[in-house]
Amino acid sequence: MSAADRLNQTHDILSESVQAVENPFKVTVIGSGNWGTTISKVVAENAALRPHLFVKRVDMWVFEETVDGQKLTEIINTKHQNVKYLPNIDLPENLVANPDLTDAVKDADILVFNIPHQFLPRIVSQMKGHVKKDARAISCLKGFDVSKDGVKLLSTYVTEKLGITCGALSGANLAPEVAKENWSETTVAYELPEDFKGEGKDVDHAVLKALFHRPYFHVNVIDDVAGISVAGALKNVVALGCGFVEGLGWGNNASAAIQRVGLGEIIKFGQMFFPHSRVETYYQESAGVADLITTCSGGRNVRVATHMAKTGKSAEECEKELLNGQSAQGIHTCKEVHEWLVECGKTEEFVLFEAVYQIVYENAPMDTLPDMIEDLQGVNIPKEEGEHSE
Ligand SMILES: NC(=O)c1ccc[n+]([C@@H]2O[C@H](COP(=O)([O-])OP(=O)(O)OC[C@H]3O[C@@H](n4cnc5c(N)ncnc54)[C@H](O)[C@@H]3O)[C@@H](O)[C@H]2O)c1
Ligand SMILES: O=P(O)(O)OC[C@H](O)CO
Repeated sequence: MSAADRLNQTHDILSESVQAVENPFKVTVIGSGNWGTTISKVVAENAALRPHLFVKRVDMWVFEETVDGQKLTEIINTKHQNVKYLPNIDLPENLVANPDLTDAVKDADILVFNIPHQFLPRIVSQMKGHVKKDARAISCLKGFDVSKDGVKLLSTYVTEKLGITCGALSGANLAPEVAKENWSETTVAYELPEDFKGEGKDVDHAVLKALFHRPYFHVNVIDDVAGISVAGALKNVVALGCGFVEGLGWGNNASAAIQRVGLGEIIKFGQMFFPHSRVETYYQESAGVADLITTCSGGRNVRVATHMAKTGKSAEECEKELLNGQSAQGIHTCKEVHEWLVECGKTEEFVLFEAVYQIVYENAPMDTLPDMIEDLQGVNIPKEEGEHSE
């Protein structure tokens, strides 16, 4: 049996094994960027394949803009390609681009969040009062909500603002590869809510697997929402560090060193601030170390940071020059993490996160990164008067 046949067989078994639900779920994806469009393609393919579980039409809310004189939603709905954020990838015809946020979400049973996370507060406030009370959500966003109340997962933010249960999806998933249907894995995390209506009536792990699993996109469903969210947010900060050393031309050893320190800090951050997250998630799940590796090899954050090192330009300038409207989320996340660590007096325990923040926001020289990590760790070789760090 060929590899393709084996993949299709797995797919068919999954299709048959999830029993029909009383009322098929209507799905809406909120966001249409590089990943938003990719995951919309995945979801719409499954909605078309599984009418016993999902309404065929999937709405994708699009932050409307004009591309070459035409509305992006019109282009998507006629050409069935998102020419700006995911060019040259055909999208299923049952995926409908919708510029009206309240219209897109009002009938949805499952909301999949996919916007750059800096826009979440505004989008959620626009959605308030327009979503079904028993809707369920999955957040693909990477980042945190930091306020004087503490550091929060974005799924928690959605739950608190909209009153709906929210899980997360995160994994080693560079959008262009998934969109081309190159095989990858992901992790979905979801905890059944207290008002769970029962199998066949509500969203559960089997339904979520049926929604996201494709022959080219293998899904493991767990319940550690905090673990996958912490790993997904923080690997973008580590990727900035990798980009700096790559841009300086220091090679693979330096990148591996950054990833080693980064993985340790990701796990420590999770254990310290989200103690219910599980350590195994960070190294066993796609959302953990695998996402760290792929993001640090070829993600947008590493590319932006490499460009910063090569040109001396700011993070914002590099993001604008390289990404054509897409977002490198690590730029926002390293600030959120810094603000939180200052608030709780823990900056010295997260030397890499702090060094990345200082390079991005305080013009700390990148080539002092090894010293910053060493110095912030606080274990230094005693120096003679006038001697500098090596
Ligand atoms: N791209 C990936 O490989 C990938 C993979 C997994 C998860 N994610 C995460 O998914 C989230 C969304 O990423 P993405 O790649 O879909 O987006 P993106 O980085 O491609 O950003 C572009 C999107 O932002 C929208 N936008 C621009 N200005 C806006 C505004 N003022 N209000 C609302 N929307 C606005 C644009 O319309 C477009 O849809 C991020 O948190 C990201 O980390 C990305
Ligand atoms: O391209 P990045 O750096 O935003 O990373 C994308 C995804 O999060 C990788 O899984």
